Amino acid sequence: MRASLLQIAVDEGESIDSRRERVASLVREQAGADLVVLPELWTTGAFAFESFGAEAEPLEGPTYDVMAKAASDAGVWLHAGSIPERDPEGPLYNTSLVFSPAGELAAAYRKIHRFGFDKGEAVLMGAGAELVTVRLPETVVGLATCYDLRFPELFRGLVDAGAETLVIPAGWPERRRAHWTLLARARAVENQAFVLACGTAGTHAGVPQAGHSIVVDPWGEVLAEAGAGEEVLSVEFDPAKVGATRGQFPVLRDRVLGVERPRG
Ligand SMILES: NC(=O)CCC(=O)C(=O)O
Repeated sequence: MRASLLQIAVDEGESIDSRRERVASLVREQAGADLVVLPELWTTGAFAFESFGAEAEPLEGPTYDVMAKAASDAGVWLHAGSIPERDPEGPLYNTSLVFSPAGELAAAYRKIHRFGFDKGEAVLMGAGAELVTVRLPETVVGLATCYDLRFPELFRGLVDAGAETLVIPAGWPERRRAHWTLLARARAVENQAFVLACGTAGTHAGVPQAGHSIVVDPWGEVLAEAGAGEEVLSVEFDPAKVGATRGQFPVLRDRVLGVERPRG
C-alpha cells in the first residue's frame, strides 16, 4: 500500500483560499497512491484560535467540496485532515474528513480530546463523542487527531473496533517535538498497528510547528520521517504486517481487563 503524507506549511502570508487550491493540486499530484493524508486544521492553523469562529465551515463547506473533487480527480482515499466545523445546532468541532476515491464522504471524526486546558481549542470547540474507523480495501483505519495522541485508551478503543492503521493529522508544535515522535512510536508498539502521523510546517499564531510527520510500523520501526519544512512524505507499507505481528508476538491477547482499583 502506498501512502503520501502532505506536511503542509501553514503561514499567515498565504490566504486560506490560496492554500486550499494549492493543497488540492498537491493531492492531485498523488494519483497512484492508495491513501493521502493531510494535517489538522491546515486552513486556519491549529493554534490560530482567534480565526476558528470566523473561518469555521459547515461539514459540507468549501474545504469539503474542494477535497472531495481532489480525491476523485486523483482516484485516492483522502484523509483530508480536519476543519473547524460549524454545527448549526451546536458548538464548533475539530472535524476530520475522509473521502473515498469516488469523492464520497467515507467518515467524519470529531476530535475527542481538545487541546489548551482552560484556553484555546478546549473552550472554543466541543468534544467529539464517537470513535471512528473506516474500512479501506487493504486495511481498517482508526481516526484520531493531534492531542488525542496522548490518550492511549482512545487507541485501544480503535483497536477493539478493528483498527490496524492509525491515522493522526496534527498541528504539533516544535517545542514538544520529542513527545510527538515518542508517542507515535508508543501507539504503534502498544497497539501493534501502523501509525501515520501527519503534522504541519511553518509558523502560525507565533507557534513554530514541528513538522516531522512520521510513519511507524507495528514493531515500532520508523519507516519514514519528514524534516521540518513543507514536504510530501511517501511510503510503501504492507498492511499484512499487522496480522503477522499480532500473531507472532500476541501481547494484545494477554490483556487483563477489569482489574479492581485499590480501595481507600
Ligand atoms: N493541536 C493540538 O492538539 C496540539 C497538541 C499539543 O500541542 C500537545 O499535545 O502537546
